[in-house]
Formats: sequence, C-alpha cells, structure tokens
Amino acid sequence: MQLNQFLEDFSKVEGAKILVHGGGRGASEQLKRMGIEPKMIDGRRITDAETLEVVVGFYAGVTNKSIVSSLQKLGVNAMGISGSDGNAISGVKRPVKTVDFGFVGDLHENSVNGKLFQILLKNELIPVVCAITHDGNGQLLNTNADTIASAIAKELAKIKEWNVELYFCFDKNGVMKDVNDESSLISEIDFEFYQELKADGIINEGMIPKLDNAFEVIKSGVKSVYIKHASNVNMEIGTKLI
Ligand SMILES: Nc1ncnc2c1ncn2[C@@H]1O[C@H](COP(=O)(O)OP(=O)(O)O)[C@@H](O)[C@H]1O
Ligand SMILES: CC(=O)N[C@@H](CCC(=O)OP(=O)(O)O)C(=O)O
Repeated sequence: MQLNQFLEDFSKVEGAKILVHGGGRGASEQLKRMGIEPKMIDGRRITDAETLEVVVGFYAGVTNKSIVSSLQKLGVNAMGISGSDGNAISGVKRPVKTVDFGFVGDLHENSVNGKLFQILLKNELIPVVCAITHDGNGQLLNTNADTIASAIAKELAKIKEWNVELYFCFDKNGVMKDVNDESSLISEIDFEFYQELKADGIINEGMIPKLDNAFEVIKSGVKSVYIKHASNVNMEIGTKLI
C-alpha cells in the first residue's frame, strides 16, 4: 500500500522531522457512507456541525492513530496530536463572507506553538499532526493540512540553527506542464513562472492553494520547499520552488 511505503521512507528521513497529514478523500468517502454529501468550495470543505464530528473522528482518530502505530512498528517514536493537544495549533473560525464554511479554522501569525514542537523534537518524539485545530474557546476546527504544514515550517524557521525544509507530498511527481503526462514535470518553479502557468490554466484546482502556501513559505526563511510524489520522498524527483 502507498501509505505504508511512504511511512517507511519517512522513517528513514534523518534528523528531527514532523509529519502533517490530511485524509480529505477518506473523510469524503466516510461522509458519503453516512449519507452526508461532502461539499468543497475552493478546495476547502464546508464543515457544518455534523461534518465536523465525522472529520474529527476520522482525522484525529483512526487516521492519526493508524499512522502513529505504523511508525511505531517502523521504530519511529511518533506521537499523534491534533491542534488542541498541547495547544499545538490554534486557529480562528473563518469569518462568513460570501460563503459560510462553518467550522473551518484559519491560521494566524501566532497559531503554532513552536515551543511544544521544540520540546517534542528535542526529546526525540516525532510529532504526527492531523488537520484539526482549536479556537482556544473549546471549539474544534477543520483546517487544511497544507496550511498547517506551512505554518509549522514558518514558525520553526525562526530558530536560527535549524535548517527547515518543507515537502508537500501528493499523488503526482510534482508540478507538471500536462497533469496527465508525468514526463512533463517542472523541476524548478519561481513565482513569475507560476503566475504564467496559472494564467494559461496549466496549474489549476488544488494545486493553486498548494503553491500559494508554498511560495509564502519560501519567502519566510524556510530553506527549501518541494512538491513531490508521496512515493519519492527520499528521491531527487519533484518540483523545487526557487
Ligand atoms: N500543473 C499541475 N501539476 C500537478 N498537479 C496539478 C496541476 N494542476 C492541477 N493539479 C491538480 O492538483 C491536485 C493536487 O491538489 P490537492 O488535490 O489539493 O492535493 P492533496 O492531494 O494534497 O489534497 C493534483 O491531484 C492535480 O489534479
Ligand atoms: C478545511 C478543509 O478543507 N480541511 C481539509 C482537511 C484535510 C486535508 O487537508 O486533507 P487533504 O490534504 O487530503 O486534502 C478537509 O476536510 O478536506
């Protein structure tokens, strides 16, 4: 199974590391099985109270704990957390403008508890973070996993001695000139090239928020950012942001 291969590769990554996971596709399948039609707008899930209950169970429960136990089997002392555990990631409920996203959490400058991640990493505990945050007022929120990963990378990049690298892993080799042709992989992309490809419609859908996040991260002191296939974590294949 692809996830197992990814976790095996992740277990071989040297040094301090953090895994942030989503699970959006599985959550949508579970919602459908329960007779709830998943709703996404601009790549973000409309999260009403019923949906929140399902995604908290799915992301922070079965998905997070399964990943942690697989990593334990591989000799990685993983520790699963949601944003409310140790106040790891706090967010604010997305304000209602044209769309009411419900219990979706946006992050802000002080969202990431950098101290907590330092304590865990310095004690050789490997954080496995799911896509659930909290508002500090008892409310859990659903937050996109790429957004959480970006915020953690930016916060930890403030520590001068740390060389933070961020890998966005998904189901393709990277950013491509033709989504259906793996050989059209773009090995390096700068912001200008991204704008051109976006205007031409070559980059679309879920890749737009991913790259918007990624370019923000590269500006913030994170040493390098890659977009890669989850099967190529330890290989050179992928798109590097420059
Ligand atoms: N130029 C492109 N190169 C690669 N993927 C692209 C491109 N344009 C759009 N995409 C789409 O973006 C998707 C990745 O975004 P998303 O589905 O949000 O990722 P995730 O799997 O992390 O949730 C890919 O599955 C692909 O269909
Ligand atoms: C607000 C919002 O959209 N949250 C995401 C969180 C999971 C996620 O990010 O999963 P992927 O990385 O697999 O897309 C969702 O519920 O789909």
